[in-house]
Amino acid sequence: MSLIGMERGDLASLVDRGVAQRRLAILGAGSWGTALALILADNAHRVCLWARNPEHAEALRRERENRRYLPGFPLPLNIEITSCLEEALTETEGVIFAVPSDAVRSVAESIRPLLPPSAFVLSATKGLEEGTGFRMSQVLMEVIPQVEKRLAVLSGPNLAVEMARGVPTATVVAAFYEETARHIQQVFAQQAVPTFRVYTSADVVGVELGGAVKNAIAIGIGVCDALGYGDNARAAFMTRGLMETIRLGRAQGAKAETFSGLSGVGDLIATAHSRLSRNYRVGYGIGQGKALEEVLREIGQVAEGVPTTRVLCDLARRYGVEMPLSQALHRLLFEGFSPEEIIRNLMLRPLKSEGASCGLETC
Ligand SMILES: NC(=O)C1=CN([C@@H]2O[C@H](COP(=O)(O)OP(=O)(O)OC[C@H]3O[C@@H](n4cnc5c(N)ncnc54)[C@H](O)[C@@H]3O)[C@@H](O)[C@H]2O)C=CC1
Ligand SMILES: O=C(CO)COP(=O)(O)O
Repeated sequence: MSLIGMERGDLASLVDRGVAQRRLAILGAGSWGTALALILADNAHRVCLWARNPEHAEALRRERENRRYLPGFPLPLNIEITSCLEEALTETEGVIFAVPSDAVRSVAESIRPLLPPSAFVLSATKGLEEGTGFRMSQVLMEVIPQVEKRLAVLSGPNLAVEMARGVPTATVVAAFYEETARHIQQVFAQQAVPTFRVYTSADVVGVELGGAVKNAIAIGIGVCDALGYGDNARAAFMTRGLMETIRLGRAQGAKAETFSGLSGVGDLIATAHSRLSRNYRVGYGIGQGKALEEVLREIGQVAEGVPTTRVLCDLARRYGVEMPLSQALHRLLFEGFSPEEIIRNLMLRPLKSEGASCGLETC
């Protein structure tokens, strides 16, 4: 039941109102793929949710609920489940990637021969590819170059559990072609259950980077909270983290103003303040003195900020931008430094003016 007041999956009522049904494929049956499936099902679309693991697909079909990744939310009948990519992509009007970043390339390679020529491809994954440092749109364009016109990315303050609860949520869809972003905005635009509001943007790079880098920053904020540092430290980490996101974004061609929108500040606020965030919980656990592997095992879901931290340090070197928080997180996660040490080292960095470190007025 949506908090805004209509039974989820009340298909008959939606069809009576003439709401068009589209066939859409969601790749990845974790918490995010499932939350997106619920939102699209509210719009009376026919959603095919693809799970890599046949046993997981079978459990989803049998239980009509994703007990492993998003328990407590019944899956309406207009969400079909499959573990067969061919079945998921047959006659689909759009394909939505909701797999972790380390799976996007291989899944894209698998769908390349199956993708209907007019289908849009939307990346809802928030991460960067290890090795190449690519954003997900770059990975998708490399694997399926012909998709550029119909390619888009979605990012914003969108915690899966809250989306599934049907509370008001906003996000951004960015594409190289305005008509693609507008088309996807319409696909998500909710008529019967208005809980998900989509804005469009032309800044693909900025929207993707905002969503990726905030995962690393959220780890740092979790650390500060576990150390009991309070609101001043949290605000400083968020603000300086945003500065380095903008710095990297500018170097990659993003617009600085994108980072003051939903996919920048918006997502940072949601993730950094939420105990629902897996990345925040990684930081919190490490701040309590647990080992990274132990925390990840306890969470049992993807925390993209961990691999993203590694990639950010590579990108900082490659683009010649200062990213001291990302480097501090790298020391914490992978080099054996203690939480107290990395915070102390950050505080002892050479003193500077707020906008001086990169020669850009926004930094
Ligand atoms: N959960 C959330 O609130 C949100 C998550 N995201 C992003 O969505 C992406 C997916 O995350 P979640 O669904 O949250 O993670 P999750 O941990 O809940 O689920 C991950 C899913 O991906 C599947 N998977 C893992 N490796 C795979 C592979 N090689 N091929 C196919 N499937 C594979 C797993 O079986 C599982 O079903 C991440 O990039 C995350 O940052 C974005 C917005 C919100
Ligand atoms: O991207 C998210 C919220 O916008 C989800 O954050 P976590 O992956 O940290 O749970």
